Amino acid sequence: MIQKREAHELPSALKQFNELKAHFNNKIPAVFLDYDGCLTPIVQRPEMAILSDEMREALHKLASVTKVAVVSGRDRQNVAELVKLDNLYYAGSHGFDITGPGAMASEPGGAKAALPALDKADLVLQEKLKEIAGSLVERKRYAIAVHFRNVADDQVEQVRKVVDEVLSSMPELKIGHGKKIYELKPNMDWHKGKAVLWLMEELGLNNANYLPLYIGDDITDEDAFAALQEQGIGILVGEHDDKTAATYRLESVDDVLIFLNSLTDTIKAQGHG
Ligand SMILES: O=P(O)(O)OC[C@H]1O[C@H](O[C@H]2O[C@H](CO)[C@@H](O)[C@H](O)[C@H]2O)[C@H](O)[C@@H](O)[C@@H]1O
Repeated sequence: MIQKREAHELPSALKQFNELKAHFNNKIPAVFLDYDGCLTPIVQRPEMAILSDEMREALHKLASVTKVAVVSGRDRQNVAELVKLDNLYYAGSHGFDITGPGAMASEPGGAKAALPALDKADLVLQEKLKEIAGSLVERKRYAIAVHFRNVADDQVEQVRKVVDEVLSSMPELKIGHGKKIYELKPNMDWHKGKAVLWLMEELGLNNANYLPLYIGDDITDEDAFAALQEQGIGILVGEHDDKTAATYRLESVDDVLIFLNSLTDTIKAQGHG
């Protein structure tokens, strides 16, 4: 049974770093990270979320000592272009679209069947939402984010109504939630948690040598925290509107940077890398 707690009840992954490290037990942590709100702060528009040079450097160093994957709700190509590192794995569209070093490319959730519905929904949403100031329709290969961060409070309900209308005629799609977005996703039993487990298997990490560690800030990261609760470590960055299945907490993107650098040093000190 998955244990959930309030974010503020979680121990700090920085202050309790020694305790967290004790879970490694000589295993190498394999690191899975969300992008928005974890590697970059949440900003007004998706294209403004630029990775800092310091964070890129930290990811690059970490990926030289262990496996590192970015598991994002963003389009896979978009997030790979933002991170700009070729020694990482990238899972985009909430894990439906995965690539990595050595020409690894896979779409394990079977979302291709939902492409016609996503294409149609994209057109309808663009048309119906163009009158609502501040709304933004972001098409990813296997998801559509409808952003309302910049929509007036009294218009947000109208955005939701349009999303619900579109979904009501498209059983191939379902709704997802995030920070000031509604998402339309393939109506399939696949999510970030399943993508992480798939990557573990595919990369040969499902053994006594590795410990999965997942860091994320959003409600969609809860599937990954839940999937790893028995066998790994989940770290929530900041908080979201719900309880969490993570086991540790980091306050901010700045803390994620400090944590990743400490992790690299720890893995090196373990004699790996
Ligand atoms: O799984 P993630 O990598 O965290 O992606 C989740 C969504 O992130 C982006 O939207 C969020 O960040 C934007 C920039 O900070 C912000 O403006 C927006 O309000 C947030 O919801 C991205 O645009 C979405 O496609 C992702 O699904």
